[in-house]
This record gives sequence, structure tokens and C-alpha cells, in this order.
Amino acid sequence: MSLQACDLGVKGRLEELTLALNLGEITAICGPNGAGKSTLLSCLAGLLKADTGHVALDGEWLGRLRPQERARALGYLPQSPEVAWDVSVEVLISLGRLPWRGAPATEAQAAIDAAIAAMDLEDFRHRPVSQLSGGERARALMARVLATRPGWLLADEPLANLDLGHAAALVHRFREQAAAGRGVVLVLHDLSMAMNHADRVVVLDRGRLAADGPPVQALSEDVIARVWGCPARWLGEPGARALSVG
Ligand SMILES: Nc1ncnc2c1ncn2[C@@H]1O[C@H](COP(=O)(O)OP(=O)(O)OP(=O)(O)O)[C@@H](O)[C@H]1O
Repeated sequence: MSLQACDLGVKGRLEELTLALNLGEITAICGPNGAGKSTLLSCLAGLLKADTGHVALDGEWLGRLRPQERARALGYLPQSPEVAWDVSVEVLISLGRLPWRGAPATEAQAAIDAAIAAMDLEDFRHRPVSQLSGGERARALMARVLATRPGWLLADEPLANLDLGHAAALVHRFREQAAAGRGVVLVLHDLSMAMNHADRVVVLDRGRLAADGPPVQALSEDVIARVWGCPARWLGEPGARALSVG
């Protein structure tokens, strides 16, 4: 199942970008504020229509797929952890099963239970979403995406509201998903996370592709200086790098 952006352009936001994403990999999309990361992710998820070009899933244009088919293949976590309805955590997560309506109830419950366990939400299962902290709500929203068991996980800043332990656990979940042959595409501001845990990093700058490759290349000190405009130095060993800035 391939996911490709071909000459993708959104006026004032993305400039004719071509990109083929790979299953079995964690791809990080990095770049400064306003670089076009969320715009690209929304296009890949089929939620934002490009002005030029298209996104193709297995060679089929996203716009031509049935919504249910698209929702089964592409799981999307938006940047802001907003929830429109004050339902319980379990009900919120069960919404992730909507694309699989008609599947056996046992299968649905197993997926929901696994997502609750993966995001450490057992204690909150019956709690209304309005009574969660910001990080707990972010975990519940991630669990909803996991419950779908999509072929592609597209997550916009999935670690932003999480404490250290839950962030590390979620990175581990992403690695499991990639190892299971799924595609994982993450917008990340934390360049150390991208350096240490991504297989590939796509760097955007003012709507353009500035770098694309293994983290050591795409997040080299030169690229960081050029794109983010600040001197930075990588410290530590491969796999446990820390970024010293300034
Ligand atoms: N709905 C919109 N209409 C018009 N322009 C928009 C809209 N949303 C974002 N933009 C603009 O498009 C550009 C890219 O925005 P985008 O949200 O993709 O950036 P980003 O890289 O995700 O940034 P951040 O790191 O701040 O979240 C920005 O200049 C932004 O101001």
C-alpha cells in the first residue's frame, strides 16, 4: 500500500511537492512554524484538497476512494486535541471503529481494549472526556486512531502534550506499528525525537522540500542552520542524540 504526493500544491502553503512514503517506516515531517507540515499531513489524509497535484494510495487518487475505504486506510490525528462531544473515553475510542461498521463486535472490542491498554487509559475508560487533562485527552484521541488499525498512521504533533514516560511509550507503539508493516508519518517539532526514532526525515521550509533522507542527513547541523536559522550541535551517541542550540 503506497502513499504518494505528486506535484502537491496548496496556494501560499505548499509548493508542488512530490513525495513517496514507505510502509514499515517512521517518517518524521519537520520544519519551522508555518513551513507547511500540517498542510501536507491534511492533504495526505485526504482532508484538505490540494490546488494542484494529487495524493495517491496504491496508485488510486484519494479523491476517488470511497470515504469508508479511505478512513480504513488512513488514520489521522489532528494537531489540536479538541473533542466535540463530551462522551466517555471508551465511546470516543470506539468512534475509531466506525469505518469498520459491520465487522464482528468481538473484533471491535478487542481493538478498543488494545488501544486503551496501548495508551495507558484503563483508569479513564468510563470518564467523560471533559474531565481529562490535556495530555490524557491527547492520549484518548491517539487511542481512537489506533483502534481503527489503519494501514497508515498520520499524526500531527502526537507527542506535544505528553509527559516523558507516555511520550517514550508512544514512540515505542509507533515502532511496533512500523514493524507490523504499517506506515507511520509524524509531524514533529522535537528534532531529537526525529533524529533518534525516525527512519526518514522530510524537512519542509516555506512550503518547499528542504531535505529528505535518513535523519543524520536530513537533520544535519548545516540543514538546521539553513532552515531553522540557528546554530546547533548534535551531542551524544547515535540513537541517543541531544541537540545543543545556540
Ligand atoms: N486555513 C488556512 N488558510 C490559509 N492559510 C493557512 C491556513 N492554515 C494555515 N495557513 C498558512 O499556511 C502556512 C502553512 O501552515 P501549516 O499549518 O501547514 O504550517 P506548519 O508547518 O504545520 O506550522 P506549525 O509548526 O506552526 O504548526 C502558514 O503560513 C499558515 O499561516
